[in-house]
Amino acid sequence: MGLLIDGKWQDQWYDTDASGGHFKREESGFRNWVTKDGSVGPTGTGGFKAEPNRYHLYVSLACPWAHRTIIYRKLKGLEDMISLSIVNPYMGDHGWTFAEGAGVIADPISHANYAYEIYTRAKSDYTGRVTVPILWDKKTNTIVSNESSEIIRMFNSAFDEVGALPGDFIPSELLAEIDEINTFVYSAVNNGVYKSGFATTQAAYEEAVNALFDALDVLEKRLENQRYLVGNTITEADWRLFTTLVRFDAVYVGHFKCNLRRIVDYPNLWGYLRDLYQVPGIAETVNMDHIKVHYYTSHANINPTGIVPIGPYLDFNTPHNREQLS
Ligand SMILES: N[C@@H](CCC(=O)N[C@@H](CS)C(=O)NCC(=O)O)C(=O)O
Repeated sequence: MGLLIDGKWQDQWYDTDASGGHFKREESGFRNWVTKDGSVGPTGTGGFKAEPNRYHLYVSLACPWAHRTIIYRKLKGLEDMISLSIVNPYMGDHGWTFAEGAGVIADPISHANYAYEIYTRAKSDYTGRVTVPILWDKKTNTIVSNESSEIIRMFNSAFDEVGALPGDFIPSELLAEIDEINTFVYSAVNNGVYKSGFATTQAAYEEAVNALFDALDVLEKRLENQRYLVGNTITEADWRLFTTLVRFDAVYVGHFKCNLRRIVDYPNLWGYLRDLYQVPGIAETVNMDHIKVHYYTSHANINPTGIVPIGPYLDFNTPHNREQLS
């Protein structure tokens, strides 16, 4: 675990001293947008037109943020036009690497050994954390974006006129509600598990865990009479919640000490999680080995032995019976 300072790799853990033991997530550094015609997006600079075979996506199969982009690449039929690399699940002194291993796909663009080399290739004096996902432009040799929430909005529609599959996960009439629930889910759940697991004081940990389970109670209630989070169709809000829920019982309960309850203990959330998992194409985006190996071996201050628990038994394929809600 580390970061780049003026383009030089420094091996250091998150600094929680300045924030009373609270984990504070850094803002993403590259915020450009791929658009249909290359015009400038909501942030950053223009010039990134949606073209087949122009972009490359770097992900970790372990990472819930990167997982969002893998899901969209799959559902929008972008696999043949956006190439993919997968980092090794172990993130050690050099951060993410392309060291050989099951499921790893090396970097065919920059031939990098370490993900930080991709950042310094884009900006030689880059300062900041080296995170995945990374969307790379093969034409101008730079990083378009390293912000998953924005990459999925690009994938949602930018490639629609060059062969993407139909499907809009942010219909305009639902957008305000999607944004509202995303904000709630991001803070308490997506980032909430990290705030719990990376807290370095008892108070910071308890604050995060209590907020997390209060939020799960709210979501459990919301999913009692409706199949999905917003309206009766799958939206972006669901995919953003899904990537945290699917890791929850295997990793966050134990490794991040989010253990008031498991997802299997919530009838509606558990059914909802299985419902989303059973959407065609989704199961193959979930790699439990990468997920468990990454968390349990990469955070030596949390799990010094690096032992990866063999459980729990989880069957995401059992019938969910939630069709009746739609
Ligand atoms: N805001 C970013 C966060 C991405 C992120 O934090 N990814 C983690 C993996 S789950 C990472 O690469 N962490 C490396 C680090 O913080 O050094 C996004 O949503 O894309």
